[in-house]
Amino acid sequence: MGLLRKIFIPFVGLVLAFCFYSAREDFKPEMLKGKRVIVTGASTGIGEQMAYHLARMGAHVLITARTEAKLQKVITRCLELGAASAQYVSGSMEDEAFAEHVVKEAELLLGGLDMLILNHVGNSYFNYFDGDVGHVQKLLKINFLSYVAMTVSALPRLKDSRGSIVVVSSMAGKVGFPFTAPYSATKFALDGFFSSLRQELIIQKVDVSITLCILGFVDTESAMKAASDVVLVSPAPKEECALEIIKGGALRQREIYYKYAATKIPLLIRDWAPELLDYLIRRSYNVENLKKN
Ligand SMILES: NC(=O)C1=CN([C@@H]2O[C@H](COP(=O)(O)OP(=O)(O)OC[C@H]3O[C@@H](n4cnc5c(N)ncnc54)[C@H](OP(=O)(O)O)[C@@H]3O)[C@@H](O)[C@H]2O)C=CC1
Ligand SMILES: CC(C)CCC[C@@H](C)[C@H]1CC[C@H]2[C@@H]3C(=O)C=C4C[C@@H](O)CC[C@]4(C)[C@H]3CC[C@]12C
Repeated sequence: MGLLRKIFIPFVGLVLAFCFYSAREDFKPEMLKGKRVIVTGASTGIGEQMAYHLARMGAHVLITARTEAKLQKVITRCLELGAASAQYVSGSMEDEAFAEHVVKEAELLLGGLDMLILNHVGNSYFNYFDGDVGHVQKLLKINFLSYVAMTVSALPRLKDSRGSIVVVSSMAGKVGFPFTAPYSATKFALDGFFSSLRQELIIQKVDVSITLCILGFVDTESAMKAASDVVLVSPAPKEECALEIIKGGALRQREIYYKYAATKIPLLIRDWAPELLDYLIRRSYNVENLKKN
């Protein structure tokens, strides 16, 4: 027992720490300088913050969402912050043709593409599943199928540039949380599709990275409005979250977890004691405060 505690456990710790850190290249903001990046859902929230970070790093940013007036404001700010160029395309991702159109615009306006950041999500409700199958279908179109359509259109250009695809997902795409059934379905779908595609790209020796981002609760306006009264977990800052996503993409990481411990530890529990995690999650909700319809 003494030997185990004194030698074996520290040894395993050291080996794990070495494996974890040795493979890591350091992030430098210059990595994004002059890179051509699409950010979807960038009129507000985490997407907006990603556009600002990319602008400060000197990237060419092409942003998209539905609300033109908000996109215009974000573009103005990006140019002030030092973007190499900043442009937008407005439209709804419910329409598959629009998803393809955005990629074509990137080719026309930027002459190619280095990074595709898929971040937008359609509006949903944070409450008991109401049985509306049409809503699930609509959300799958916006949150999942448009991600696939954009990837299909962008892959040839990303192969040219040995570029990256960044898929913004959620803890709700790895674990079942209450009150997010339609949303959660779309995020689980992303994991299945993009994890499978990543394997195929590796087999085919295609040098395009796929980074899946597993986010916990983040303090964007929409998330706070929907869930802050019910979820007894403090939200993380959207600015820092946006930077971690960009770092993960630039370093071509397989997955990123934000915030690290708050997402990684529950996921470790998930595989060994799923009922315990389900219970802990229910305990972190104040159901009394759920909006009554
Ligand atoms: N905030 C959080 O707590 C968490 C967020 N995430 C993930 O992070 C990402 C960003 O979230 P967050 O910043 O909070 O989201 P926001 O609600 O702040 O932003 C969503 C963006 O998507 C756009 N959008 C909405 N509907 C459509 C549509 N039909 N077509 C095209 N664009 C649309 C919105 O603009 P417009 O309305 O103008 O179209 C907006 O720019 C999402 O993928 C989300 O799932 C993951 C875990 C937690
Ligand atoms: C208990 C711990 C294991 C971790 C808790 C983290 C929980 C509370 C986090 C993880 C993922 C988060 C949801 C999310 O991904 C996105 C949205 C969309 C937004 O419009 C409304 C809020 C909502 C539903 C978030 C609500 C809070 C969730 C469930």
